[in-house]
Amino acid sequence: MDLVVVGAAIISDGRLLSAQRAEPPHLAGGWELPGGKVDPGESDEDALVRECHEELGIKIRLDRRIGGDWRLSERSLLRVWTAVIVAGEPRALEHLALRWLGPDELYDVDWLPGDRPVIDILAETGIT
Ligand SMILES: Nc1nc2c([nH]c(=O)n2[C@H]2C[C@H](O)[C@@H](COP(=O)(O)OP(=O)(O)OP(=O)(O)O)O2)c(=O)[nH]1
Repeated sequence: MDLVVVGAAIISDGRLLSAQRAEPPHLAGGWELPGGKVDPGESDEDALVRECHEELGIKIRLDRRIGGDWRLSERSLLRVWTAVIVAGEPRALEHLALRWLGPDELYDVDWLPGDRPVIDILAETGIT
């Protein structure tokens, strides 16, 4: 069965939150949507809320799904939701850095390859 990775397109004041990976070495420095692997028995949505709390120290509320299953590798796929912050201020607890990207800045960071089609959709549909 595929490993499911969930990612949050957190939008605030018309900007998208991007996060720079710290590990593993071959992904470190690349930028991603906050999130992570869904634990066994956990729903995708619960996993995403949990990961954003662990990684950023915030509470989020999920909004809408972006596309369907985005293939990351032979054995893993990415599912993405837009989200808003309902409590807290994001901090890079597990990332190297965080950056808020305005509509004209969506491609200013070096996104992980698996995220690029998702960013394309966000760029097309707008992030407000
Ligand atoms: N979180 C996240 N991971 C992504 C994205 N795009 C992408 O290719 N990935 C890959 C990187 C990793 O190989 C995998 C997610 O693993 P992770 O390390 O973030 O998950 P996790 O927090 O549950 O980690 P762990 O418990 O295994 O340490 O998916 C993305 O936008 N967000």
